[in-house]
Amino acid sequence: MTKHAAFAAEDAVTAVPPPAQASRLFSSFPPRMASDCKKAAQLGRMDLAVSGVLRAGSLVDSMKASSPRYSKFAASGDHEDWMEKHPSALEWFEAVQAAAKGKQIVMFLDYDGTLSPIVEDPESAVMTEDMRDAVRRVSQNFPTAIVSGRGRDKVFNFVKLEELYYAGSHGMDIKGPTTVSNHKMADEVLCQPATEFLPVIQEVYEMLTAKMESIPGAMVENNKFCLSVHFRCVDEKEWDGLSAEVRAVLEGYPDLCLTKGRKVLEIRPSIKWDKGNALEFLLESLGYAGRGDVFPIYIGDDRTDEDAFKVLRDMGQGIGVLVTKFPKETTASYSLREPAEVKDFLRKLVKSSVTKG
Ligand SMILES: O=P(O)(O)OC[C@H]1O[C@H](O[C@H]2O[C@H](CO)[C@@H](O)[C@H](O)[C@H]2O)[C@H](O)[C@@H](O)[C@@H]1O
Repeated sequence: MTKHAAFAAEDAVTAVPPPAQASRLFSSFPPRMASDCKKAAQLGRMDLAVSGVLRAGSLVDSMKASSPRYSKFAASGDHEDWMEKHPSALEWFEAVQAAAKGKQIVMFLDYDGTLSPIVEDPESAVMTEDMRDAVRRVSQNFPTAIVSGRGRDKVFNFVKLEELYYAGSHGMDIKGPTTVSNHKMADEVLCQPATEFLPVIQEVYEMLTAKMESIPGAMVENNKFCLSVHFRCVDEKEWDGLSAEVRAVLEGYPDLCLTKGRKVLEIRPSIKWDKGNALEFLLESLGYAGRGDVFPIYIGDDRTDEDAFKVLRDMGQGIGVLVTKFPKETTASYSLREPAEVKDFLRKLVKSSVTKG
């Protein structure tokens, strides 16, 4: 297994044709309930070919693969080549505008590493007031959802905007806006396909928390339908031991699987439901499924966001934007370097929508 095993199964990159102008057509709030997401998720149950699910042997390789120093794009020529395939959404803003022209933009935003910078302590990953203001303005112009690996309540507590959709636990916990156009709505949960896993997730959380106590820097975060085992602050020499402990616990839980994010191992139910399903669910719920005049934009920084990028690529609509300073294997068609650029992009989008709308 190579050091890049985590990316080995990624599809080849396909750039979405450059694009357009934002319009303010959306009027479909409040959303209608979409089809039964639980049934859909159970149908794909145990389909472990999806979502970069990690097999036992690849775990430590995969943990290393997220470090820039292991990147297969280390040479500067490779970087330039990568940038040609995934141009900056800011520098190529006119192309994005052109592709979205006359279409309804629907905005999907990942949280960590996209709206907030990556920091050592997950509890301290706050977003700036400036970023909050940019997201608020986007949501006043386009339907907007936050799609995060965090528990829904936790990510809401960081973002603090009631007018947005929230898909927490990697899309397994979706709720509509609490406030829509000054009218109060019921606090309505739209989709929770993994409720039966709650007891088992809690059990594994307790077991892993106990195991991680002996590994300095390790931390387990309870994200309701998923768990995150953080190793950002763990000495690399301990990664083997950490991954062995996690694997040992999971051996007793064949209905759970393991994926990897940025210096974090994610434990989740083995159902076919990921950020890509959440994106599709929200588009359907908003009444945009199957429409050619919709332009979804999904901005994310993580491997779990690739599921959503792939959905957009397969739809042939909208764009995926990967937030990264380093070239990475991705299905996203554009890139941005960091949350500050995400904010600039959001502001530009609003400005062009207000000017032309
Ligand atoms: O889908 P996201 O919103 O990107 O959430 C993915 C995970 O993000 C958080 O962890 C990451 O950010 C932390 C804070 O910057 C950082 O310390 C950690 O190393 C990163 O992996 C969050 O804590 C996880 O629960 C999310 O699953």
